[in-house]
Amino acid sequence: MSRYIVEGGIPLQGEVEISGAKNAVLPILAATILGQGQSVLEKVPDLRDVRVMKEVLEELGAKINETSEGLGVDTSSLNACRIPPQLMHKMRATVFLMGPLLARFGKVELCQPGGCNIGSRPIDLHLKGLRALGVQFEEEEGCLTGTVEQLKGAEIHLDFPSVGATENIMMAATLAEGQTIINNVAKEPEIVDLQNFLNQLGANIRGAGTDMIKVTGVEQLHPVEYEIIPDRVEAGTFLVAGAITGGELTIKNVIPEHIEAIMVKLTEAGHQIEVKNEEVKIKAAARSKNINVKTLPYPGFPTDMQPQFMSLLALAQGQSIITETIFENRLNHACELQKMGAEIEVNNNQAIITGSKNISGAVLKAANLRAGAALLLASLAANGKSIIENIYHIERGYECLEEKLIKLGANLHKEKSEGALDNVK
Ligand SMILES: CC(=O)N[C@H]1[C@@H](OP(=O)(O)OP(=O)(O)OC[C@H]2O[C@@H](n3ccc(=O)[nH]c3=O)[C@H](O)[C@@H]2O)O[C@H](CO)[C@@H](O)[C@@H]1O
Ligand SMILES: C=C(OP(=O)(O)O)C(=O)O
Repeated sequence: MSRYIVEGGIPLQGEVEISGAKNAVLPILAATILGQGQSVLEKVPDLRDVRVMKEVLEELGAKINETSEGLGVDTSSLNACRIPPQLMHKMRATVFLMGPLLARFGKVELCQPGGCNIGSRPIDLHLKGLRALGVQFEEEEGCLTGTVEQLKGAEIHLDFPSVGATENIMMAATLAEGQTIINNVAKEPEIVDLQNFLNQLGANIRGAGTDMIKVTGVEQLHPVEYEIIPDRVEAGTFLVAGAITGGELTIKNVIPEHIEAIMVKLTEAGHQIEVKNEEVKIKAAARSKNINVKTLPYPGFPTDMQPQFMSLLALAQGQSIITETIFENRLNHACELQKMGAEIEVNNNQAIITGSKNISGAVLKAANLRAGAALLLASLAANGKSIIENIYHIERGYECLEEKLIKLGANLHKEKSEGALDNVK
């Protein structure tokens, strides 16, 4: 398996362009199933998760090609509704295929999705919402078959504003008979992007970005051309890269309002942030101040930025507290950071971090995508050399990460080795 070799201690300088958002493109790729014909998606990032989603769509019968405008996805010949288990396990986002396949074929067969190992991640809210629209699910040997003759609109209340459940129910409801009202939905920017895409396909959806979404079912959807929004987590990760190395960076192609909570926390930690149109500049303080961070559904502080902030706070002045409220098992990166000399104590869903002046390079293992990103950030700021193993996790969600970091002055390289996980297309 490939690993990163990082020599720390260089302040990053320069400009970096943010790629299309992983968490926006994955449900949108699934939603192309709804608009029979060829949709063209612009700013599709080349990520491991995107490659897996393309592979699943092709397995189901879709035709995918690179066009001069973007990624062409033609789902007119799609003819299967069983998601291959070996692909289902590779990422969380395979679960997004449920809604579109049920809407198009009235049937879906799937097993438990994979994704970051950060908690139990049940799909009960997805199933509850789809059942309300008339789907019947049967379980056999850990796999589910959902069937429905005609989806029918309903009023649904989500017990928690789950991003994935909101998206799945929205997609299924586009072709349901009548109106669907979904209360207590997730308000993340990726939900708004999905609504915009679906409405361009011809759907009738209102309310994304608020607590309630109304979907009025239509008879048919048609393919379109669509540009994916920039990745707010990638943008946040680069801002932390600037802050943790004491550098000065300009992040280009961002929607600043999507990263408001991140910018507020970086400012509170003493770093200078400047926003201009679609650009955000960070001029790092010599050392971060201690701050407290609590993850919350959007517009609160994103859980997908929590590990990166733990690395930053491991080098801050004084004591900081991180409280993780979204996933029950997302503080494991603390023990890898401890190997670098970071002082972190974890109690249930809280990490108490006593900032050190220095941390040292070490041999580290990425346990999941953002934990891996956090270790890479810490390595960029550490004294000496670090080796980060299992970087296939990081490659699930960051496009051309090492090239982008090297351009900013970082001293790192990837050591390739042949392993099953490196051969994923
Ligand atoms: C591909 C994608 O977009 N992934 C994002 C999505 O994941 P995902 O869609 O999986 O996240 P959810 O918002 O659904 O999960 C949040 C919480 O709700 C719980 N839950 C969720 C569904 C359900 O049926 N039952 C249930 O109990 C989960 O276990 C978790 O504790 O939103 C998360 C929260 O912002 C992000 O960290 C992920 O990067
Ligand atoms: C948790 C994440 O992804 P996924 O939901 O795809 O596992 C993430 O992007 O940090």
